[in-house]
Amino acid sequence: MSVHRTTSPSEASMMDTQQLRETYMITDLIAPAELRYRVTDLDRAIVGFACPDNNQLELQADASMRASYFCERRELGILNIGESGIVTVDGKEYQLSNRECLYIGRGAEEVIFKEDQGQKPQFYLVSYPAHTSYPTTKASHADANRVDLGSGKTANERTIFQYIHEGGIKSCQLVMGYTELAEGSVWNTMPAHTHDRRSEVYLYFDVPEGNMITHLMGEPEETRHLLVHDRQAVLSPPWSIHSGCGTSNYCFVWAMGGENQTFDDMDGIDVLDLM
Ligand SMILES: O=C[C@H](O)[C@@H](O)CC(=O)C(=O)O
Ligand SMILES: [Zn+2]
Repeated sequence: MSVHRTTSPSEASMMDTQQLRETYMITDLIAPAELRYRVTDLDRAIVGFACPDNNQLELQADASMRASYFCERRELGILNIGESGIVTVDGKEYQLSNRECLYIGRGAEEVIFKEDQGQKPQFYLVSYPAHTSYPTTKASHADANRVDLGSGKTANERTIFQYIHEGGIKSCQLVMGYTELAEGSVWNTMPAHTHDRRSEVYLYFDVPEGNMITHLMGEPEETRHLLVHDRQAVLSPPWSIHSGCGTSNYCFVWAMGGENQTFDDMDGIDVLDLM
């Protein structure tokens, strides 16, 4: 049975650079002392950043969500890619250092972001609808499951750190973690893949100054590219590959939502079959 598309691959293949960027990139989420997010129709992902300064930032439901509070029907994954900060969930404080993760389950009513002793956190947020409530759980860097992939020879040596996944923090549909490329390696997710059961969001970060990523998207036989800078996000529909090559090594947060959470059930694509 073929899959009914809401965001159509044939449309993507007709788009010019500006249209592709407007449809598949989110570039304006980070602002000092602000909490910003974007509501998308891609498995209803919400993608955002909370960057508290001297102020407190409270997560609130956008009017379009028709919810009395943000997590009324949703779960939320947070990865801090800045300095140390504090997230308070219904009165309970969680301190998150750089690259620590917090999962907030459906039903948490009050979520507040704060700085920690003058430091500047950057809380990256990804949320999906949730059918039940799993416990709010923090994972430190050491709690993440490490998967080493690729090699220096093919310039794709990298480590995947899985936080919210089948063997880690439990969730309804969110799967989340980040990937770090080794020095001298520039390719992520090559050989590329799709997974028709899930869509994905990439957030490139710690891209050294003056460098950028050529992100590849589109159906495997109809690829397009997006030039992506530090701390910009890319939306990847289920039919699209999501892979990139940088002018240096870098990191990216990946987050997925959809029907299942089996990380390894992707459909791999032979490098020579890409067009
Ligand atoms: O479906 C899995 C996601 O695309 C990423 O986790 C892949 C990735 O981080 C990598 O290969 O570097
Ligand atoms: Zn993927």
